[in-house]
Amino acid sequence: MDQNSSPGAIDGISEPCFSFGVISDIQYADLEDGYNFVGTRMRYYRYSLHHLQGAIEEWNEESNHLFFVLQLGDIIDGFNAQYKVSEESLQNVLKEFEKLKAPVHHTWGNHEFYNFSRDYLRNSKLNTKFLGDQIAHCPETTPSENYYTYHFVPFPKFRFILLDAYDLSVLGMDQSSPKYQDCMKMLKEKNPNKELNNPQGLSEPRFVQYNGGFSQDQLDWFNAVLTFSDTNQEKVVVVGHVPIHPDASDDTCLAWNYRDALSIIWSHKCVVCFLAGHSHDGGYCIDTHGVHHITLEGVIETPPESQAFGTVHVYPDKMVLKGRGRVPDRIMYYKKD
Ligand SMILES: Nc1ccn([C@@H]2O[C@H](COP(=O)(O)OP(=O)(O)OC[C@H](O)CO)[C@@H](O)[C@H]2O)c(=O)n1
Repeated sequence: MDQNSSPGAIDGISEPCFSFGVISDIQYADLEDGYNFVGTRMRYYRYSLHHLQGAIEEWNEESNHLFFVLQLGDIIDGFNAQYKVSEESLQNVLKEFEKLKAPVHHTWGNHEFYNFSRDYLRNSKLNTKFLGDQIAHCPETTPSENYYTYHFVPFPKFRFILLDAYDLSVLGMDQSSPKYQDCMKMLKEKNPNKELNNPQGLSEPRFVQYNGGFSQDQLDWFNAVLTFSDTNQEKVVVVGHVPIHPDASDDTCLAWNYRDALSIIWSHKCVVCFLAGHSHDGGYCIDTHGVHHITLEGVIETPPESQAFGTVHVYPDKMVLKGRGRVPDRIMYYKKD
């Protein structure tokens, strides 16, 4: 899309109902550039902060319709923990987010758990559950404190649901807890490799330690919120760090039980889009039920001369992603009833 054209210029509608920003996998660390584990992609640890600054400047210059920004997880890199600078690096990134004129909703990814415990995150600025909405007289839609989820309504009839893709995980958990032990048992059954981050030779390569999944309790909660949204004739955007559709992700980056999440989504008519990060090359598909799956290109693997963020303009019949740099533009029409 031409940078100067208004989003409404696509079909003559002048104004979106609202717009929001998206950015993922900033993975800031005060380190020299270096390759990813498999040596295929350069990671720009220090420059990622400049990319964030650029995104915030552009979002702040955009129209008044920018209601919020979704930070899709992995805000700082796991290397910070090794150098014992996790808190300092997090402060550096959050200081940039404070310049944003709109509120930011934070998602938690694997790198959050390399740096911090779940208890730490719960009490940190990365917990934006206070921005969530309550549905009166519908207690089953109130999220549990056992996982990091909430939902909010930025505009009438549009609901956003943040999911916790590390609710089933071996990361960030008390290792003496039954939940950790069950997750470790399952992971080891699915992944016989000595190094549990290694997907080599697996028939289901998503069963690595850097991925996670959704507990039945969280899925029941998700189902309850979607049931309410169906009844209330809402359009729902679901947000999580880890992708849930194989056609929108590298197969080593999918949620362990992505099929459970998909089958719940497909049993409701309200979901129009699933937004994720984690798979740094990005991805997109529209699934068999007309749900758009966007995996956002990661900031960390974005060279200085490019960018990786976007603004989504929301209309009554579609969402229009205006991508910057590595993030492509997309027009996503809602499925017909
Ligand atoms: N084959 C591998 C891959 C990774 N590791 C180690 O696992 C940790 C997490 O890996 P990392 O690449 O940093 O995770 P990201 O969330 O940044 O990226 C996910 C996908 O790779 C992106 O496409 C880290 O400690 C690696 O060293 C491994 O041991 N074996």
